[in-house]
Amino acid sequence: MSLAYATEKQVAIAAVRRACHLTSSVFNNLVTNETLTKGDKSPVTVGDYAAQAVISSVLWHAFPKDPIVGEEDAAELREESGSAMRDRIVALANEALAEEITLGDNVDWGIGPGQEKTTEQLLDAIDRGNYPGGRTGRMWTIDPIDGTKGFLRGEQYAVCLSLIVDAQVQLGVIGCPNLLIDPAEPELGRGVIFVAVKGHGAEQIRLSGANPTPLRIPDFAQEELSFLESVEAAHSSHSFNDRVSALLSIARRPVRMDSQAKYGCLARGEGAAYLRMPTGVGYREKIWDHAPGAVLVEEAGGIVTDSRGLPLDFGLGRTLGENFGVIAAGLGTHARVLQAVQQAGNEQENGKT
Ligand SMILES: Nc1ncnc2c1ncn2[C@@H]1O[C@H](COP(=O)(O)O)[C@@H](O)[C@H]1OP(=O)(O)O
Ligand SMILES: [Mg+2]
Ligand SMILES: [Mg+2]
Ligand SMILES: [Mg+2]
Repeated sequence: MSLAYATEKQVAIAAVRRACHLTSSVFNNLVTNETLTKGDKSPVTVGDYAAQAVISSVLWHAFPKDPIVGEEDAAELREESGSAMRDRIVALANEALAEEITLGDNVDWGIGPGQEKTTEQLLDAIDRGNYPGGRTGRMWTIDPIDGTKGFLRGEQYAVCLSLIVDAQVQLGVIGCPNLLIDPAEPELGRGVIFVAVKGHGAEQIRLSGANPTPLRIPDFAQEELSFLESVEAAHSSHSFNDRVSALLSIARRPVRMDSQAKYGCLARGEGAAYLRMPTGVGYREKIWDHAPGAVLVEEAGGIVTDSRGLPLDFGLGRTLGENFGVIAAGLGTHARVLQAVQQAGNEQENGKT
């Protein structure tokens, strides 16, 4: 049986796996001058840049015409002051690109021994992520390290890649190097990749590529309900979630976790809903922060909407537009959570909270 987007899936997994090895090795060797603070005050490390360079290079070899919406750009690295970081990024990216070929890899994707690139080629690869997005055509999204703050704390982060065609997410790949393979069997260790192809289901594989396991969101009894939410209070409103939780008489404490690992955990049943409501500072959510997670949850049998109950619109450009928050949950939970979110929203507007 021929699977839709079979080559894209293999390419995406190969690129994300190499980027995950890279980011793990960066964490193990992180030194303090390897992090910059961007204009929006968020951190960016050599790992973010090098991982975007690797994924973008692989995509360019496999699908040279496809545009990319990537989080990072190389402007600061091209300046003289960026040279030490630049050298380290080039070394890291080349190490990842030149790793041995493993199952599912193909040398035509610019990977394997001897496939190193020049500094200029790698900076250009990072900058190929500058596509503005839009309603029509094929485009990839890259978030090379999603949850950089979690990455710096040694907690959860994710390497995220998606393929969007005519504003519909067709493929999502989320690599989570620090996530337990199976929370019920911690001795199996950490490192998973979540993969979903629209219309063809969601699965988890190990970072090694082994043990594909289909994912299906379970039904939750009332007493089992819990929310997944950000660690960082600045990224989504904890207090709003507390109110929604109270309205639903949820007894369990929320599970706090950085990055799109939350979508992965929702897809495998570790939490009944992922709630990300705006903090009111006018932040616009980026398409690379939700496209892979949205297709993953939908293919695991769930629903992803904003607080109006509308699907996320990936055709508006690099962002999701005005921020109405995100509610992701299984089929049996979503409507209840949406209703409680709307009630909490009304209370807030009427000044009752
Ligand atoms: N002010 C903000 N509000 C919401 N999200 C933010 C904000 N600043 C950065 N982010 C992004 O939120 C996502 C992580 O949020 P969380 O881990 O809380 O779910 C990341 O994509 C992070 O970017 P980045 O990819 O640079 O880490
Ligand atoms: Mg960032
Ligand atoms: Mg992100
Ligand atoms: Mg990021």
